[in-house]
Amino acid sequence: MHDDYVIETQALSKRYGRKLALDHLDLKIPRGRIHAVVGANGAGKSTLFRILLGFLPPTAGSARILGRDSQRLTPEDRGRIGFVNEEHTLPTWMRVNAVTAMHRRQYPRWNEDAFQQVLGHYHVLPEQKIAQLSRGERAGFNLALALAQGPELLVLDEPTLGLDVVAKRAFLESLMYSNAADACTVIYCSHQMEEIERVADNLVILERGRLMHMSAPDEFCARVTHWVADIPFKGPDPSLVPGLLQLQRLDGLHHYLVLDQDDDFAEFLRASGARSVQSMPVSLDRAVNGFLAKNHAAPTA
Ligand SMILES: Nc1ncnc2c1ncn2[C@@H]1O[C@H](COP(=O)(O)OP(=O)(O)OP(=O)(O)O)[C@@H](O)[C@H]1O
Repeated sequence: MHDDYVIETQALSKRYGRKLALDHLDLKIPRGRIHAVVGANGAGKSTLFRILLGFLPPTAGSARILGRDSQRLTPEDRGRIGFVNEEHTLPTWMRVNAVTAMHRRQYPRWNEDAFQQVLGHYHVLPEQKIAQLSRGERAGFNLALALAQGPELLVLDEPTLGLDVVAKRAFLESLMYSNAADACTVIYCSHQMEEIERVADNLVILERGRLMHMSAPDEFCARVTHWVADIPFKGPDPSLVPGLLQLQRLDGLHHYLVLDQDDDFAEFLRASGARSVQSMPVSLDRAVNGFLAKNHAAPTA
């Protein structure tokens, strides 16, 4: 049944002129929990969201959101989806209380408690104009509005961009509160791995418009290992190192960040002349960034 997935794309492609932003993307995101979508700049994350929310048509393939064709969403369907993006687009000339009243009228499932709970993290006064709010306050107000709408699905595109540490923490706490309290699925796009580590149950990695990985963040971390080897001289030719993501030489030691290698990798290093070999786990930040950096565009020499 389509409804088991809040998002389901099939061979979804989006082309902008010569650029293929989404490339036959097959993505299925199950209902419930917090899902983080990560990818390098230009991986196609915002394009995916724009298509899913019906702001942009696909070039080919299909995209369903809450079981509906994303290109045929009714106002009622839209009421089931909350969206917060980095720009926190709200009518800047209006006052906080007027915007709130508008949303209260617009959404039949309006939840005043959720609204007050989230807004309570920020020092926002009802008489303030949106234009007068700080970036963090605008983000918090936007999230409070989106959550109070009682959405089944909340889509957040870089919602904490430019926020300070305290505002970020308040934002994430509100997010976790919403997720724990209701049956609200959260899809969250961010470059901030420490945030993802804290809140995400599922990690989706996109690269050049394609799905590269999807699992719990811990499972992805377990795919990446950091090996330190004491190898006299140059060490093996990097092109021969299995699963190599990154190589660094620090204090005479070789540091290898590798993907999908088990203890056989230690054997490989020893056979390459290593006198000692040690493996260590890596943080999510290191794992994801090493993975993305491998295929990141680089200037041609
Ligand atoms: N309106 C457009 N016209 C032409 N190319 C576009 C347009 N919008 C996006 N692109 C291109 O499509 C690709 C995907 O862009 P998108 O904004 O979806 O990436 P992203 O993963 O959200 O990136 P970022 O992390 O930098 O926000 C990029 O290479 C971008 O240059």
